[in-house]
Formats: sequence, C-alpha cells, structure tokens
Amino acid sequence: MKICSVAEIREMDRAAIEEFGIIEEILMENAGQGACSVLLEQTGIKDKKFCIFCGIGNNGGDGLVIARKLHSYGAEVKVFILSDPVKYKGAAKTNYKIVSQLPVPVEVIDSPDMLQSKTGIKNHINCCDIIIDAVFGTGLSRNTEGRYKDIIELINTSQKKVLSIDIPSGVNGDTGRIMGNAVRADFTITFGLPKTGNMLYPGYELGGKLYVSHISFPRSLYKSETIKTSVNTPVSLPPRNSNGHKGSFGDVLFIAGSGSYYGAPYFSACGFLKSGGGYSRLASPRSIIPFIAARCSEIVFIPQSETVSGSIAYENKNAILAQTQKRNMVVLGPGLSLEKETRQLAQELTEKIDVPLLIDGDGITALSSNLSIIQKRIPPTILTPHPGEMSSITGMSVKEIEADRIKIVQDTAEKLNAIIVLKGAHTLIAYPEGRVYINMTGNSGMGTPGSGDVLTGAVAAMFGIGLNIEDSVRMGVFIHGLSGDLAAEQYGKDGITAQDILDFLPLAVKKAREKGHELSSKTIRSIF
Ligand SMILES: NC(=O)C1=CN([C@@H]2O[C@H](COP(=O)(O)OP(=O)(O)OC[C@H]3O[C@@H](n4cnc5c(N)ncnc54)[C@H](O)[C@@H]3O)[C@@H](O)[C@H]2O)[C@H](O)CC1
Ligand SMILES: [K+]
Repeated sequence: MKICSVAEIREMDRAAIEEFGIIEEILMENAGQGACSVLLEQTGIKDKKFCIFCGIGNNGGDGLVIARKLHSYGAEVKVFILSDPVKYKGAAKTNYKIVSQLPVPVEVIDSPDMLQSKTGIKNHINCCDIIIDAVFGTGLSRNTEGRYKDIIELINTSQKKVLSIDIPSGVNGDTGRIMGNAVRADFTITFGLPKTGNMLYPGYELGGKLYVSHISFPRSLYKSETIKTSVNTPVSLPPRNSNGHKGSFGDVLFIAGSGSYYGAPYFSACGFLKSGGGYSRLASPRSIIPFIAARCSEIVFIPQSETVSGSIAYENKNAILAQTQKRNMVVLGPGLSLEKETRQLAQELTEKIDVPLLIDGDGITALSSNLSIIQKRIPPTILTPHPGEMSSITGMSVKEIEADRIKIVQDTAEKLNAIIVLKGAHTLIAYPEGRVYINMTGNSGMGTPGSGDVLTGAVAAMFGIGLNIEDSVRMGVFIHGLSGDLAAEQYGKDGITAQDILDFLPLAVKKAREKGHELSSKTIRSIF
C-alpha cells in the first residue's frame, strides 16, 4: 500500500473534489462512515457512551459526522468543541449546523484556560465508554499548548478506549513526531491513504491498530505513480531451482573483520548462507579466521595479511580485486575497523569493484569522507547506515535525521545514486529515483550487536537466489525483520542476540515463500 505525505493527501483531496466532483461533504461523510465501521467492529455502538473531542478544522468536522451517526445508531453522545464554532468552514460548518439541531449535547471550550471546566470534562470522560479524538488531523501546524494540551492529557489518563481520527492528535502527519504532546489511541482510522506520520515512530505506536478507508477516492488517485512511498510488502521469491548447486544461489565475497571484530564477519557471511545464499566467501584478517571457522565452517575463507592493529592490510588490494571479479556481489565493511590503512583500502576497492556492492558499518565511515567515489560508481551500490552512520554521510545530526527520516533518506539516495537502507524501528529503503519503502517487520529486540551484519548477508542472499538488486534489498530487510519477529515470538524481545536472528532466517524465508501475501496485509486493515 502507498503511504502519502500531508501535501500529497491535500492534492488527492483537491483532485477528488475538482476533477471528479466528489465534494468535500461526501469525503467527510465517508470518513465518518469508516470511523463508525471501526467502532462497530472494535467496541460496539448501541447503548454505548461516547465523548467526542473536536477541533476547529476538518478533523473536527469528521468528529461531528461521527456524532450524528452514533446518535442515529442508538449511542449516547457528548461533543466537546475546543474553539469557537463560528470558525468552522465548508463541510465542517455544515456538519456543525446539523449536530446543533440534534438532541446531542455540545459543549464549547473556547477559553484559553480550561481549568474551570476540567472537572466537568473529567466527569463526562469517567462516565463514557469510548473517546473519539478528532482534535487535530493533518492540519496540525504547531506544538499543542493550553487547553489542547490539557485535553490530550485528560484523554491519555482516562483509561478509556480511544479511536483517533486520521492520526492521533499531536502527531505530525509527515514525520510521526510528537508536537507538544499527543494522544495515545487504541485504534486509528486514516483516510485516503495512511500518512507517513501514521507509519513512523512514535506516531505509529501512538495510533494503535491502524485502519484505512479510501473514502471513495478513485483508484487512480491513491495508486498514483507520483506517490513514491509505500509499505515494504514482500515480493515473491523465485522458486528454488531443484536441480541447482551452490553456485546457482549466488557467489558473494564478504570483506570484513579485524582484530577487535570477530562477530561481524561471521554474522554477515553466515547470514547469507542461512537466508538461502550459495557460496559465501570471506576475506578476513588471517589471525581471526580460525575463530570464525569454529562457528561456521561452511564459509570459504580467504585469509588476508594484517596491519599492526589486526585489520586487513592495504597490500591485499590487488588480490581482493581479482577475487571480486569472479563474484556476483561484494559486501564490504562489517567490522573492518577504522584503521587508516584499511579505510584507504575500502575507498580504493569501492572505486574499482565492478559488481553490485553493499557497504556497511566501518566501510560506510571510510567512504563518508569521500562520497564522490560512491557517486561515480556505475554498478549498483547499497549503503546500510544506522542513524549515526547516516549522520557521517549527510553531515546532519542524528536528531535532525530522526526528525525527517523519509525526506533525508530520499534526498541522500538521489544525491549518492545509491540504494540506502536507513536502519531503525521501521527501517527505510530508498532508491535513487525517489521510491521509499517503510519496512514493518522487526522489533526492539533486534537492536543488538551483530544484527546489522546479519542484514547484509540476508540482502546478498536475496540477490543470490535470483531477485533483482532493487527487490533484493527490500526483501533482505523484510526477511531480517521477520526472522527477528520469529525469534521474539519464541523467546520474547529481551535478550535476542544476532545468533537468534541468524537461527530463524531459514524459517523466515520459508514463511515469506508460503505466506508472503498474508504477512503483507497484517499491519494495515482496509475498511469501507
Ligand atoms: N482526504 C482526506 O484525508 C480527508 C480528510 N478530512 C479530514 O480533514 C483533516 C484535515 O483538516 P484540516 O482542516 O486541514 O486540519 P485539522 O482539522 O487537522 O486542523 C486544522 C486547524 O487546527 C489549527 N491548529 C493547528 N495546529 C494547532 C495547534 N497546535 N493548536 C491549536 N490549533 C492548531 C489550525 O489553525 C486549523 O484551524 C484530516 O486530518 C481528516 O481528518 C476530511 O474530512 C475528509 C477528507
Ligand atoms: K485526530
């Protein structure tokens, strides 16, 4: 499913109204209808008591439609409007007029300081079964303050079931960040398409279970090619060649490891084998190889001479390059160390390697000081930074990156002409031509040493078993997250190690083959 920005939903709205004549009242009616369908399914409506908090924009207008429909169905409804209703415009104004004529109590809270009415509101909240949060939607333009902040606080401390309309109030529709404070909902129904703010943390978590209603937008609008962001749904894997041998499932060279990092090369090269890859070759410092071999002797080892600190020496360059020419793909960087000589080697190898190249970890740090090497590469390049490494690539702080992940990863992929995997909760995969996928598999237990190294192997394996390079990257990210989810299902999220992620990879690939479609529809429920 596509995911849109606030600007994109506004454009869809405009097109629906102006080009198809689906007037604002119809869209708002459909939005209210969708919300009531969720309530019917999740909480029941008849004889239930609802408190509906409405802002002064169209999100509040949706709340007023819901008030009318719930009343009609037999619920007891109390509406709070958080500003002077004369400010309502268009369809929201129409719906305010209708609700004013119904036997539905409406209370206006328009003094900047709502302390006087706090007890009254609290009483209503205490007596209700369900709260509808229709305070702010995509029009949130500044931090919540005063009575808005107080109401959100009251909602969050109510211990009642909460349905947020479009997005939890206080969450930025583009970034998912909290502006001031934000509602924590049990369910959210979003309209047209999910917004990026519904899908990125913390907005995703605050929204609870996510429903989407296309509110009768024509398919051409919500499937438009101009919308570049999507959920990372699994692509189907090519059937495994039953007549195949190890060379049929990819032949990949990993250039990884140093005197301080024995795990990274192991998790990368072994992650490739456990995700279905064929030939895993590992160029590592000579002295650490016996230790890696003790954990995974299925890898083919290519021992390298070492620097004094135990990293791969520069003098290996030509021999490594000769190796890369015979491989389908190269992974460079896991645990390479930041030794100057090895960094120089990483830069010069990146210039010369003429097969698809995935650069991770210390490889990224080495290249960050000379990004033009990446820009000039002709064969595909994939970078898999965590936010700290993304900071080295972009020169921006981690805080700045976290505040606008989609835009920054999109711009960086375009600028570097590389596929970028920005790791984190809901990893992003961005392509040079502007597409971005939001990955929904994975969990907090996966923030553990070696997890990212396993990911490099999973991506390489997807390429090895026959996906094209673009699909390999997003499928590798999907499988890696799924494997972590399977590990969490078995052991809980606390204490998952990279070894656990590695161990569940074969099962993750099996599930993706057998149940790919089912897995992809898990995160967002479509509703009328
Ligand atoms: N296609 C659709 O998705 C449809 C969406 N609908 C709903 O409309 C809202 C967006 O409506 P909009 O009027 O643009 O914005 P809001 O209702 O979110 O609020 C704007 C309102 O609030 C003021 N404001 C903004 N920030 C603050 C703040 N921190 N404190 C106080 N006041 C603030 C701002 O000045 C405006 O007055 C969308 O989310 C959907 O729910 C349609 O109903 C159907 C089509
Ligand atoms: K809302």
